[in-house]
Amino acid sequence: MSRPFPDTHDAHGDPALHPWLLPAKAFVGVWRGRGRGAYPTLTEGFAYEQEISVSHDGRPFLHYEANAWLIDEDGAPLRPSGRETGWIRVAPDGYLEALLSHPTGISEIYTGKITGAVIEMTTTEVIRTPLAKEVTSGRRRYTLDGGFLSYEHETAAVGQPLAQHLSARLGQVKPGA
Ligand code: HEM
Repeated sequence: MSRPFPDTHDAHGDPALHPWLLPAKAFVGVWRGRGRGAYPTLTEGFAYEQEISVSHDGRPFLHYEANAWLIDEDGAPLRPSGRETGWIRVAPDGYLEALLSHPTGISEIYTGKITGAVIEMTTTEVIRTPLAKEVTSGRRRYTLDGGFLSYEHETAAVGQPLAQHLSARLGQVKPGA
C-alpha cells in the first residue's frame, strides 16, 4: 500500500514546495553523474558514479539521499561506496542547515548559505560512534550550472587537516528516465 503523503522530486507540482525552501528550488530533483576522489592518506585516487536525490513533502525541509559506487576507467561498476542520508532546512534569506548521516558511524551537522546557484556549507559538529573513523570536519560547495550539479567536498579526517576528498558533476535525471 502506498503512503498517502510521499516525497516528490518535483519543485513545481503538488504538494507545492514550501515557500521557505524557495532558495533551494533548483536543487530539488534526482541527479546522476561521475566524480573523482582522493585523500592525502590514499595512495591512489578513485572514480565513482553517484545518484543524489533531493525531495520534499510540502513541509519546510528537504530529504537528501546520496548513493555512490566505484567505477573502473570504462565506467563499469566495481563496488558500492559512500552513502549518506539526511535533512536540509532552509530559511527565506538562504541560510541553510543540514544533518547528514553516514553508514560509517558518522553524523555531520552543517550550516551554510544558498547564494543563487551556489550552496556553501561547513560543519559545526561531527558526531561519531566508537567504531567510526576519526572525521572531524567537512566543507562542501555545490554549484548549479546549465542543468548540471557540481560539487567539491573537503574533509578533515584521520589526523589530516581539511583536504579535498570528492569532486563530481551530475546531470539532472528527468522523471521517468
Ligand atoms: C561519494 C561519496 C564517497 C565516496 C565514493 C568515497 C570513497 C572513498 C574511498 C574509495 C576510500 C578509500 C577506502 C575505501 O576503499 O573505502 C575512502 C576513504 C575515506 N573516506 Fe570516503 N567516500 C565518500 C564519502 C565520504 C564522506 C562523506 C566522508 C566523511 C564524512 C568520507 C570520509 C572518508 C574517510 C575518513 C576515509 C578514510 C581515509 C583513511 O583512513 O585513510 N568519505 N572514501
